[in-house]
Amino acid sequence: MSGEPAVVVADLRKSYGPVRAVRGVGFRVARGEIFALLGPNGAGKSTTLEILEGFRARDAGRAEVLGLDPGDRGAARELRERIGLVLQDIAVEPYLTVRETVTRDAGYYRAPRDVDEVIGLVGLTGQERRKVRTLSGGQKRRLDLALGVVGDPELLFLDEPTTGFDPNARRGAWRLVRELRDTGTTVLLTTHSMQEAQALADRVAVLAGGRIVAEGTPDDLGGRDTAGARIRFALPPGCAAADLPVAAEVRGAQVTVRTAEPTGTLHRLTGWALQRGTALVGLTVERPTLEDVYLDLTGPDTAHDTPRGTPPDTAHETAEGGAR
Ligand SMILES: Nc1ncnc2c1ncn2[C@@H]1O[C@H](COP(=O)(O)OP(=O)(O)OP(=O)(O)O)[C@@H](O)[C@H]1O
Repeated sequence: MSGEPAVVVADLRKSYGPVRAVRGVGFRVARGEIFALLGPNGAGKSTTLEILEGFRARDAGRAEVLGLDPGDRGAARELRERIGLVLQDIAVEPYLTVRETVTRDAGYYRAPRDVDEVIGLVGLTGQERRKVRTLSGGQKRRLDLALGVVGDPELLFLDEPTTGFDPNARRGAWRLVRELRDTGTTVLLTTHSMQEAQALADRVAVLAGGRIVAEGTPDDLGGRDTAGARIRFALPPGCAAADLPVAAEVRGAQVTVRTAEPTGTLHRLTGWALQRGTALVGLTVERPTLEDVYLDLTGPDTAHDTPRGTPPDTAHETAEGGAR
């Protein structure tokens, strides 16, 4: 059982009338893995998640969750029992207290976690008697997280789980998600926070325009691990761009040098500066961040017609398009 992926998606397609929201998406999530779906607004993340959660019918393609087809009504009950959900909009009863809300949801499961333990896990200890309507946005989101984990799920879907969290609460939520992963829970999440993806995800896939445009670990996505470095410093006083010993982009007094060989390039730059008796003020050397790679993959100038780093069987689109 442990060798089976928790989620299998292949050539998944879904249109809303003329809007082709998901256009042949494919990925696998291994058991015990944290997998993040990234992508701009309208990329198709929620649609994909909703299909996997059994809330939305697909037009075509394969979807398997814990070995079950989420589109099969007969599987719905078993799936409900085995998955946890933290959606973007969860309807909770405003006049119930925190404890009443968690207790009520615990009652939906055969083997729920201990209610107080769950309240503690999400950092709501001390708030048990407060009515839901009096919670702040971030506290309410923590309650959502509590409801997602109270059933002790094998697989947890988190749709932008930490939106509205303050930095401490966000770290706390990340710790909780990691702990869940370490005890065997599989997590499939969407996020707009590259920091969150970097901190949490074992693997990420980037969706844009209904297709996967890249997949990898946060460290190697889009060739990030082998990508060139960016060297930055302030143009020394009295120097012009043409005086620099390497090709550079100069904006105002800020110099940016992109290089595949940072060691040699730095040597030339620092040698040049020392020879002139000047300093490279504010010198930094950076590899592209996950956000840089993400923006490059999904930015306004990027055409999404040629998926990158995606296996051909998951990237291609047939002539007849997404809708059946
Ligand atoms: N119920 C719906 N009816 C019609 N169009 C929809 C519906 N839900 C989503 N769409 C459209 O499908 C596309 C994909 O939307 P989806 O919500 O899956 O994207 P997303 O990646 O989750 O975006 P966000 O980051 O904003 O949550 C968008 O163009 C959206 O407008």
